Amino acid sequence: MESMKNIYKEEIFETLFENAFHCFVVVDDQGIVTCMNNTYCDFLEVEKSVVLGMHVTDVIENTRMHIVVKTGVEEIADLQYIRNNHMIANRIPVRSNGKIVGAVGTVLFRDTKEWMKMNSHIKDLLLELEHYRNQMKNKHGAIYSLHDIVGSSPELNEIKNKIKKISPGDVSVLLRGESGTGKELFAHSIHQLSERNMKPFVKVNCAAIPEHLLESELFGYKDGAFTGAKRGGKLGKFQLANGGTIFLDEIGDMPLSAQVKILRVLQEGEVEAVGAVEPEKVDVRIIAATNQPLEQLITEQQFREDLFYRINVVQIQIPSLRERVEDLRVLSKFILHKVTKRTGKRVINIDPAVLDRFSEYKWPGNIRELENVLESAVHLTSSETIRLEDLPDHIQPVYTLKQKGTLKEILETAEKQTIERILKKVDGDKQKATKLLGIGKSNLYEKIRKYELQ
Ligand SMILES: Nc1ncnc2c1ncn2[C@@H]1O[C@H](COP(=O)(O)OP(=O)(O)OP(=O)(O)O)[C@@H](O)[C@H]1O
Repeated sequence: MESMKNIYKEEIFETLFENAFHCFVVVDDQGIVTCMNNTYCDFLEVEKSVVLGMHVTDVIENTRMHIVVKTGVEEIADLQYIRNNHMIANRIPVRSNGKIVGAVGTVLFRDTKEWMKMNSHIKDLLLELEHYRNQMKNKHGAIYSLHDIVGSSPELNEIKNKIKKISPGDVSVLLRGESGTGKELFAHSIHQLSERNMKPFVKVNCAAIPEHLLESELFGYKDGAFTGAKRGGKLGKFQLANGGTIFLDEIGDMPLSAQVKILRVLQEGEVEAVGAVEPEKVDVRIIAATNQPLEQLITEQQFREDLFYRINVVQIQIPSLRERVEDLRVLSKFILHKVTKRTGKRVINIDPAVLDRFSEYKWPGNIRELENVLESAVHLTSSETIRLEDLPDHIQPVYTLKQKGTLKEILETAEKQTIERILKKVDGDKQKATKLLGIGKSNLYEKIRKYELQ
């Protein structure tokens, strides 16, 4: 009777499991797949006979089933990125006599086509949201404040304090620093902390506007000012920023002709639109930014000295990323969180070796480069942790000769570290390692023995 009951249970289980619209997977206490229904196999495009017995991490992207059997904590309605789709996953530990014996996972969707439709709907909604966010940004201009500037190095704190002091006044500010150091973020913050924060913040990228359009872009034009001019004329950036702040980014790239006009705005508080009969009053605060050596441009007569003194009332030098290595860790975590939130891919850790490498690297593109490196690593990694091998080639560690010793010793260290890194990259697969290292199998085994690598 007892065995009949069990068969009956099994059949119910089998029928439910195989006929469900949802994806089901069961793992044992080691994270080994013991059951996977056809719906899930079809979705993953895998053969059931192949996946049974494999570790779940080798079968399902971004899975956490193996973690749930360790922690014993169920995870409900977690967003999981699988095969280019955002899926909703539930992971529930299974207990027997108080001991965790495995876990059951479900992934919510009915059929691939239906889910694809829903997924594309979500993507459309996200795009729409992005569009409205951008519209809001254009309306109010400044979206960042000091609060958004991540980092707590003494260098950064000093700048934040300076910004708090100078923001309330109307003084012109010149932000200097390499590309990607966050000058725009600081410009936003100055505006937010000023009394003009309810008025527009208008950004002008002086390097991006062609010289012949710069004047009409900055100061606008009147109706019929030139052939092809828009009927009714057009307001310039200065008029748009009236009462607020204008941020002249890359001011070192501004042509001399436009520099003269800007000087006039600063000296007289008025702008003259192209084709206008008389100038009009504007009240704007100027924040300028550059990564150019303005003093040198002055000696080369590429930048007006009088304009330099006008914009350079308060100067703030933003340090490069390599000058504030202490901020690297917190910045990396912050950026990782931002990227994973946007992409939906679950990557939660950064290997300490990666952070060590980051602190050695020079970061010529500063925080913008750090953002790009982490974004690419998030896409490339197949685990929840970003490891050295997920980094682009140019960031991979290079073995410098900082180390003391004879040439033989230095070469041996480099050889050992390279083999170690490659073995880690291929998860110990010697066949693959020999290919990547360009050496024979017996040579590899000999070196593994020599350096006691396994
Ligand atoms: N301290 C910071 N905390 C968080 N994000 C930052 C920080 N500094 C810079 N960023 C990010 O780095 C990227 C580059 O910043 P930003 O555009 O402000 O640099 P920039 O110095 O103005 O560069 P460029 O001179 O090329 O215009 C942006 O995506 C910005 O959000």
